[in-house]
Amino acid sequence: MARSAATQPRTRGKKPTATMLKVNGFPGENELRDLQFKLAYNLQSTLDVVNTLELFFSNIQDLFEVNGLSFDNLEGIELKLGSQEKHSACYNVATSTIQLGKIEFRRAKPFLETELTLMEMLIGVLFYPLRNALLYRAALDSSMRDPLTGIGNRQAMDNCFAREIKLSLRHQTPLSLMLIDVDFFKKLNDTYGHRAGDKMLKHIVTNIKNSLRETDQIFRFGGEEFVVLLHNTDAENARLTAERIRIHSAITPMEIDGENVASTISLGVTTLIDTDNVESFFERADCALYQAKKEGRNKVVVESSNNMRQHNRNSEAHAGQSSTA
Ligand SMILES: Nc1nc2c(ncn2[C@@H]2O[C@H](COP(=O)(O)OP(=O)(O)OP(=O)(O)O)[C@@H](O)[C@H]2O)c(=O)[nH]1
Repeated sequence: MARSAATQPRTRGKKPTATMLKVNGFPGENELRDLQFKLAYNLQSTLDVVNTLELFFSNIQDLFEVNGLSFDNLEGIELKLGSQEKHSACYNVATSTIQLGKIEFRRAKPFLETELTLMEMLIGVLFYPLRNALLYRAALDSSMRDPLTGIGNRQAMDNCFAREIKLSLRHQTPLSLMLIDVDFFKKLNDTYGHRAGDKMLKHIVTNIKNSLRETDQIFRFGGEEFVVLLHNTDAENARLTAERIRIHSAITPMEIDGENVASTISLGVTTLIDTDNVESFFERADCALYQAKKEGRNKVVVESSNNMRQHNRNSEAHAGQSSTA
């Protein structure tokens, strides 16, 4: 493990405890084995990455003075614990074939050579529990992703919907929902083949993402249908966003067999109201999408709760007529 330690002296820092002082003289073989065993035992109690690193941090704080720990890796995990003091010791947590990330320890005064040696041994104990936790996290993450487009799948959407509705109602911030369906997608599949269809789905998702903010969430609902949750977005802004996405998709072709092909999309949009639950919120957007398809496709329809009541009345009246006819 590569390491580097900054060496500027500094006076601030935690007062050494009795245990720390004991370890400042390097532990004997038996003591070292006990420390490693105790740490390994403690780290076995969790498969969560954050918990694993928190446990590791608190365990090593019992041994010597460390005020801060940070960890980051290429998969985008970034964690900072404690305070970020001036002196650091940095390790690449890796074997010749497995790269887990970079771990850094910080404190106000320079690390001693004995402490750095001990730290390396303790990182050796951390390696497998951390690897297991990272693998578990990756497995959970991939079970929530649509493999074709890489966005959240239906399960991820179900997990997030109820929570977002609750938060929006509690904080009284607007939340809008878009249901997006690709137009005449069967024809595209039939004309250019399923693989070209797959490519088009990825292309459409990229277009949608490029028109959204970082905080908005997109999911694949199934087939050629997508769902977008727009945070802190009222009905008018949701309509503007939907129009932008619709136009972007219609004017951004993708090359298939040397031909430029663009797919249009239809969008149903609605905004959360106080009396909504997951079903009513979703049903309104679905109703709007149905309307957009009915009105010729390549269209945005915004459904307010008032319109919805009107639709319901109309369909009841229609049902009455049919039954008497
Ligand atoms: N290539 C590809 N096609 C898919 C995928 N999922 C669903 N489909 C196809 O999407 C098509 C959807 O067809 P329809 O439900 O009739 O809808 P549509 O042709 O888009 O017509 P409208 O929605 O009414 O405009 C079907 O042919 C499905 O096989 C996928 O992952 N990849």
